[in-house]
This record gives sequence, C-alpha cells and structure tokens, in this order.
Amino acid sequence: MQGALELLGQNVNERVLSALVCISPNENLPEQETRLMPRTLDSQITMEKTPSYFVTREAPRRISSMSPDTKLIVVVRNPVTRAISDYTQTLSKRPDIPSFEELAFKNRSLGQVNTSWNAIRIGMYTLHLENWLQYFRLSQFHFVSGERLITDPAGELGRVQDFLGLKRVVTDKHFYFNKTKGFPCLKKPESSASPRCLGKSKGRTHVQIDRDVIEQLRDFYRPFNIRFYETVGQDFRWD
Ligand SMILES: Nc1ncnc2c1ncn2[C@@H]1O[C@H](COP(=O)(O)OS(=O)(=O)O)[C@@H](OP(=O)(O)O)[C@H]1O
Repeated sequence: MQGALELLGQNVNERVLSALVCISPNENLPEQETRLMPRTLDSQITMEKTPSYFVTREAPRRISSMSPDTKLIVVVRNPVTRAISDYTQTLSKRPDIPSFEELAFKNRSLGQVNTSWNAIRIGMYTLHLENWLQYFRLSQFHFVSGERLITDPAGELGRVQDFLGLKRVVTDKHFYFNKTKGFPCLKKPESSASPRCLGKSKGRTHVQIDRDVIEQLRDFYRPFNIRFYETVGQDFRWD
C-alpha cells in the first residue's frame, strides 16, 4: 500500500485495516471557493495519512470543520486477520504481552469478546464509519480492499486514481510478484533505479492462533461486517 501510493506521489501506508487518507478534491476552483486543504503545488493535490483518525471519535468533526469536501480513503481488511496482524506487530515490540486469546476475550467460554482491546475494536468498521457519516457523505469515501491490494494491486490502485480524478498512471506494469517476499513489489520506484518491496514489518508471518478462536471472532464480527457491507454497498467477502 505504502509503496503503491507513493507512486501517486505521496507516502500513504497502513496496517491494512483502517488506514485513513484525507485528500483535497482535484477541482479547478479558486481556493476560497473550495473549502479545501490548500494544494501542495498547483499540479498537486494534498494528501495526509493518519490511520488512527478512522477510529478517533473527534476526528470527523474536526476534519469536516477544516475541510468539509475532503475525500477520504479507508483501507479495510478482514477484521479477524487485522486483529492478528495488529497483535503480531505489538508482540514483535513487546514479547512479554499476554496471549492473543487472553486479550481478545473477556470470557472465552461465554463467548464474550473484549471490545475495549484496540486490536478488536478497530475492526468494528461499521461503528467508526457511522461516526464519520454524521459529517461526511458516503460519496466522499473510497474503500480499498486490503486483500485485493495484495492479489491485484494495480486494479485497486486504478480505482483509487479514478476516485481522485487522476489519470490512471499507476498500472500493472509498475508491479511484479516477489516470490521471496511473497507480496507484490514495485518494479522501479521514481526515487530509485531498482525494484523495491515494503520493509520487513509488512507481511510478517502471523502468530498461530487456534482455529476455534478464529471461528469465535468470525462469528463476533459477522453482524458488524454485514452492516458495513450494506452501508458502503460493497461485499468484501470476509465471511
Ligand atoms: N505489497 C505488499 N507488501 C507487503 N505487505 C503488504 C503489501 N500489500 C499489502 N500488504 C499488507 O500490508 C500490511 C501492513 O500494513 P501497513 O504497512 O499498513 O502496516 S503498518 O501499520 O504501517 O505497519 C501487511 O500486513 P501483515 O501481513 O499482517 O504484516 C500486509 O499484509
């Protein structure tokens, strides 16, 4: 994601879950008429990436009062995989934390999921989105599938470029599949002459989680996922 969006001239990445990118629309209007973030240069739209905005209660109101016509891009991924990815990342920095199962449940035998744990809470996308929809229209959002970003990065990036009103400059020819990394990589980023994959912290092997735990979390997320698909009008096929 990061490398791919760098091709759009910006540094945009996230733990494919809920990246939020705010972008001023590409309109040819004088600035005072647009209520937008200023352009970076005449020919450049301004992008900013702060993943945590998507799950921060005050963010939509603040962004809307600054720039109500902002375009918003959210990268979403199966929330169960997202939670495991999140945990894997934390564990790599703090190996002494409790097990995933201990953190994910208040009471596992009663099926009580710990929704106050961020790794769980962030994946309840519909709740966060509902907060944003009090301030922004759905048409201001574009949702990127974290799964398709891996299997078809050019297709996913093509849709991002369309949403931004940009010419489709980033295409299939910019990517190749790197067998060692197990992910798509950039053939030749603008800043360098050689191919570039994302760093070691992207695409790590996940901690092994018990099948039953995964099933319980799938069941937990299902109603939230369905509500999310209905709201955005897209089925991300996580179930
Ligand atoms: N091309 C390519 N290369 C490597 N990784 C890729 C790529 N495309 C998407 N992904 C998925 O991106 C996940 C990491 O997301 P972020 O870079 O957003 O994470 S971070 O929060 O900034 O650390 C990372 O999640 P994990 O697999 O859980 O590590 C990857 O699955």
